[in-house]
Amino acid sequence: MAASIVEHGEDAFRKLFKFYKRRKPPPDFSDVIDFSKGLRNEKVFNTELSPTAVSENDARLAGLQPVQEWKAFGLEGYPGFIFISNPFLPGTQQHWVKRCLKVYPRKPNVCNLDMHMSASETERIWESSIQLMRSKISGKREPKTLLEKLRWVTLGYHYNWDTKTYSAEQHTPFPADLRALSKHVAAACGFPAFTAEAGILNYYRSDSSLGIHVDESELDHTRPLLSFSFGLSAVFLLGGAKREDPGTAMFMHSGDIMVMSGPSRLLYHAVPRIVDASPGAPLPPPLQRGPDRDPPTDSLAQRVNEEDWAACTRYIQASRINMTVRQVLGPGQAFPSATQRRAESAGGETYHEVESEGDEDPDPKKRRNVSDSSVKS
Ligand SMILES: O=C(O)CCC(=O)C(=O)O
Ligand SMILES: [Fe+2]
Repeated sequence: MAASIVEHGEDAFRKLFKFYKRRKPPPDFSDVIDFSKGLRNEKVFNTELSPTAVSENDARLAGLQPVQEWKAFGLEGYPGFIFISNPFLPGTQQHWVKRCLKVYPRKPNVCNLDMHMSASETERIWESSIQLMRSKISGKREPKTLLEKLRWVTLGYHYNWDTKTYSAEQHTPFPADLRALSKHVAAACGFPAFTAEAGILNYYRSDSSLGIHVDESELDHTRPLLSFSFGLSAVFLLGGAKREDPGTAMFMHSGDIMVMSGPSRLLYHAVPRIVDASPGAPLPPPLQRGPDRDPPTDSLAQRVNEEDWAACTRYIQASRINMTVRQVLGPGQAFPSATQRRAESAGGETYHEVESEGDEDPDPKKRRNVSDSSVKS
């Protein structure tokens, strides 16, 4: 890569973002760290986890390999950053993909489509999309399915995109399976007291990107931020504490988990690019295999039936789903009152939504207000 892209200076991170976002000509990916190749990059080192923090049985029930088998890495210059290269058991990623497509977008969770649709329509995102997919004639331009228009879903404390805050009023139960998965991952990384309280699920098509931002709306930054990726690979950029600090590019493949903790918790980051699969390419290998045998009946990650998986496959072949899980409040902490909130400015650069080139309404001023639509529903 050209030296100018990695130089220190005002625009280093933005330059990196633009470099990897560019379509024509496509960028050279040879400097992107690939953790699935192990220690090939000199900045990558092995990280010790806490194998005894999660029992083998608990890991298995959550669809994870025993912690001692996980390949976890750190990155020189980023203390507190942990990258776990696909620790899922064969076949279990399918469960999470299905949950993100069929279940989590439903009420009481909140999604970008709520702004344009009634609650009864958003109840049927999955069903109506399957119906449309079935009737699609290959090669013909057809209207997009609702799943193709889905950009984000929020869980637990629902993030308010306008005020950039969470609040006690905008809260619904956090999904138990994702809470358990997150608890185990956090415990293995040295955070046994982590509680999943808020989730932002991002849905990327192959032309989507996520702008440069830092996740600082949570009130307790001593708790880590967990990130789980499924489907197409992405280039993820990790920057510094200041927006203009230089950054490091890395691939996130299906099943990879990232933990931003300690000094890395509040670093700038972005997703400039989804790495498009060539047309007709097979699914990433970890998504192809069904479980070798049926999981135990009490397993969180149940086998996905063939019909559902056929629909998930059509979606995930051309998409990436990322789930970020956050703890919002520290022990004994409470949200500021409405008066306190009004007094504080909502300024700052906290979060950008996933943007796709074909989106109808990318104007940030018109972003949905979580509280408005929840009232409506
Ligand atoms: O999609 C990703 O890998 C990053 C998502 C992210 O940064 C976020 O949701 O805050
Ligand atoms: Fe983020």
